[in-house]
Amino acid sequence: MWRRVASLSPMISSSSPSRSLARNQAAFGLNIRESFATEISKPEEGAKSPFITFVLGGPGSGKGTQCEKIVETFGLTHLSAGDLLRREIAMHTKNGDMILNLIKDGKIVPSEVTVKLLQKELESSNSSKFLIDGFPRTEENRVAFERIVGADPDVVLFFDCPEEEMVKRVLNRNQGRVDDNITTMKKRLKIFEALNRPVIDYYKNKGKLYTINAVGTVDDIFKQVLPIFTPFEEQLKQSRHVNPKSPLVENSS
Ligand SMILES: Nc1ncnc2c1ncn2[C@@H]1O[C@H](COP(=O)(O)OP(=O)(O)O)[C@@H](O)[C@H]1O
Ligand SMILES: O=c1ccn([C@@H]2O[C@H](COP(=O)(O)OP(=O)(O)O)[C@@H](O)[C@H]2O)c(=O)[nH]1
Ligand SMILES: [Mg+2]
Repeated sequence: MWRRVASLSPMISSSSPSRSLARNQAAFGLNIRESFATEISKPEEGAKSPFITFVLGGPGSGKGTQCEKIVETFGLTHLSAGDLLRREIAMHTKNGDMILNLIKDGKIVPSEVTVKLLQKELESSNSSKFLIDGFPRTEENRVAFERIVGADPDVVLFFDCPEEEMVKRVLNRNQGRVDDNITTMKKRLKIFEALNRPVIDYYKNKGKLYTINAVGTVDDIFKQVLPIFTPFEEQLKQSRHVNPKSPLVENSS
């Protein structure tokens, strides 16, 4: 289980960059353990940094659809930020009504709410490789994740799709979503351009962005996704939760 052990230590709860690094190291069982040995519970033997992929793209660009294929092939654990938020609505949690109103209006839920939901999933999962779908949606989201979770993505996928195509797909999605209507969709596209583009640019500048042409059949698009994970083959193989059908699993014969 990957856990942010540093959350147990009040001494390293500040958000300053050096402490954030300390927290990050602690989360992955690195050398900070020695200095704070009394505050931090012993991390699991061999705890390592999780492999994180952020999946970006406008509404209807095919993020969720491609995530399903990535999960099937590489066994990553899929965390859809939108699904986690919709679960809050369905469960009538204290933030449920607020989230519903924001989603209906195509707006972005406060970072703290989304990041905490993601953090809970990451910390309680037995997996060590994750696909975080539809997040971060804003620079503020990105910074909050770094600060609260203390981890960086290894890969950032961007499904690049023309607006016309996204509108067509969303209006045909047929999943009964409150935001799949033309009025909300227009707002979402504006918000995507204004707030998500800077995140895409940030990862482009960091050399972590992989842009995929999201027009074509689902399989054609996935053909572009496959080779992106090849350089990470070793890391992905080592995970305990690789799908047995994955081409990355070593043949035991
Ligand atoms: N390559 C594609 N061509 C046509 N329709 C697609 C394609 N990929 C996904 N879809 C459909 O478009 C809609 C939006 O896809 P989805 O994966 O939910 O996108 P996102 O998660 O980015 O909003 C869904 O109804 C899905 O079945
Ligand atoms: O990190 C996130 C992810 C989603 N949302 C909200 O949830 C909606 C639906 O997101 P989802 O990723 O499910 O939509 P998709 O892009 O897949 O259509 C968004 O428009 C936002 O209102 C959000 O506020 N923060
Ligand atoms: Mg989606």
